[in-house]
Amino acid sequence: MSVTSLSQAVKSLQQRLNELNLFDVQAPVLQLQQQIDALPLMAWIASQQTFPKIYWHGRNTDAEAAAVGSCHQIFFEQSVSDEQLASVYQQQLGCLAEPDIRYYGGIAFDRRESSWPEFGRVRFVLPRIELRRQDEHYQLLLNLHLADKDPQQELQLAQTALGALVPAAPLAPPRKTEVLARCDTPDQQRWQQLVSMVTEPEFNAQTPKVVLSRHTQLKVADTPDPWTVLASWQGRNPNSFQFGFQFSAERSFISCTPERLFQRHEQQLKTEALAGTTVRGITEAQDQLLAQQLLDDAKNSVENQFVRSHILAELAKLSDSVDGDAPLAIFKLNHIQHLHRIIRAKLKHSVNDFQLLQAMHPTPAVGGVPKQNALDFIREYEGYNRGWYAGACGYLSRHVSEFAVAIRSALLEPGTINLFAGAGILAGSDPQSEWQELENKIATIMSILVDF
Ligand SMILES: C=C(O[C@H]1C=CC=C(C(=O)O)[C@@H]1O)C(=O)O
Ligand SMILES: [Mg+2]
Repeated sequence: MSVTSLSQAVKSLQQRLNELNLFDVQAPVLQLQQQIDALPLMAWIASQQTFPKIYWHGRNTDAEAAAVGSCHQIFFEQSVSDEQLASVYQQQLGCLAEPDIRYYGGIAFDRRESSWPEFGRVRFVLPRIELRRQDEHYQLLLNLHLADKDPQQELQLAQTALGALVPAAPLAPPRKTEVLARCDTPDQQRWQQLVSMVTEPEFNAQTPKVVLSRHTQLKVADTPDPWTVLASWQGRNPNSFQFGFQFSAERSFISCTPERLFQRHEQQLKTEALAGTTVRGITEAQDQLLAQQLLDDAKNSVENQFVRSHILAELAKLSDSVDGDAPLAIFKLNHIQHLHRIIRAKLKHSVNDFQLLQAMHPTPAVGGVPKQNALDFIREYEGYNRGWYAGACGYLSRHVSEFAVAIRSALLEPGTINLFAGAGILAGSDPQSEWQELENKIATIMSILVDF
C-alpha cells in the first residue's frame, strides 16, 4: 500500500467509503486502513476537537496510538456485576473478527464504588478514527460498527468524523501553573492514624498489607492542556506507559505509570510485581547504594513479595504454566526507584481478557492482602473515591491486549488538578516515611506543573 500525507489518506478513505457497498459487508465491525507519512501523534491528538480523545504508548515499545471519536462503547456509569461485564465482553469479542481492531479504555479501581463523571466504573471505546505508529510506520484507521445499526447512517457518521479532523499544530511549550491552594485527603494527621490502624498487630494479623492512598487537590488559576503535560511527563519517564483519556473538553485523565498489569500475545502473558520504593541518588555511587539498600531491605522485599504471591496464585488457576522465578531487579524512574520482578505465564486456551482483569486487578501493589479485607478498609477509611486512579487502563483486541495500572496519574478539571499517590502499608511501615514516599511519587508531575 502506498504511503501518503494524512490529508491525502483522509481523502482516499472518504473515496473508499463512497464506493463501499455495505450490503457486501458481513463483518459486524469494518476497519479501513491507510499507510501515512510520519507525524507527531501527541500534537495531533491535542489539536483534535472531537471527543473522546485517547492516547496510548506502551512501555518500552516503539509503538503508540492516538484515537478520536467513537463508533461503539462499553460504558457502565453505575454499578456493574462481573457477570454483566463477562457477557458484554463475550458479545464484543464476537465482533472483533479482524485481529487489529482495538477497544481502548479502563476500569475504575473499585467497581463497587461510584466513579468520576464521564469515566464511569468501566468505559471502553471502539474509536472512530485511530492513528497508529509502529517504529517509523504510521497508519490511519477508520472503524465502522455495523452490528444492529443502520449502515447508511454509520457510513455518514464516518464521513463526518473524517471531515472533522484538524491538522496537527505543534504543542505549546509547557508553562508552570500557579497553585492557589492545596488540599490533601487524607491529610498528614489522618494519614498517621490510618497507618497506625493498618500496622496495629491484631488488624495486621488478618490484613497484612493495605495500600493507602492520598488525593491531592490543587486549585489553579489556569488548567494546563493535558496533552502538553503528558508530553513533558513522557520526556521525564520514557520507560513508563503513557496514556490519556479525555471524554469531554472538561475532564481528562493522564498517566505516566511504570506498572504493567499484563500484556497478552495470544496465550503468552507477561506481568510483574512492582512494589517497594526508594528515592534516586544525586551521584551514580549514591544511586547504586540506594538501589542496593532497597534490594536488601526486609520491609520493601515483603511489600513486593505480597504482589508476586498474589499474581502467582491467581495465574495458577488460569494458566498451563507460570514462571515467577526471575530475579528481583530495580526499576529506575526520574525521582524514585522500585523493586521489580517479571512474571510470565502460558494461559489456558479458554481464558479471556475479562477473566484476567477480574483475577489480577487490583493487585496488592494498589489494593492489599487479602484483597477483600484491604478493599473494605480503603472503602471505609480512605475518605475519597479513587475513580480511575489505581484502576486498569489499556486496550483489548482479539490477539493482543495490554493493561497498565493507572498510578502516577492526574485528573485535570477546570480550575483543579487532582493528583494521586499510594504507598503499601505493612508491619514495619513508618507513617512519616510513607508520607514522604507519597511526596516522592508525585515529585515528577509536580516539577512539571509548578515551580518546584
Ligand atoms: C500505589 C502506588 O504505587 C505502588 C506501586 C509501586 C510501589 C509502591 C510502593 O512502594 O508502595 C506502590 O505499591 C502509587 O504510586 O500510587
Ligand atoms: Mg512502598
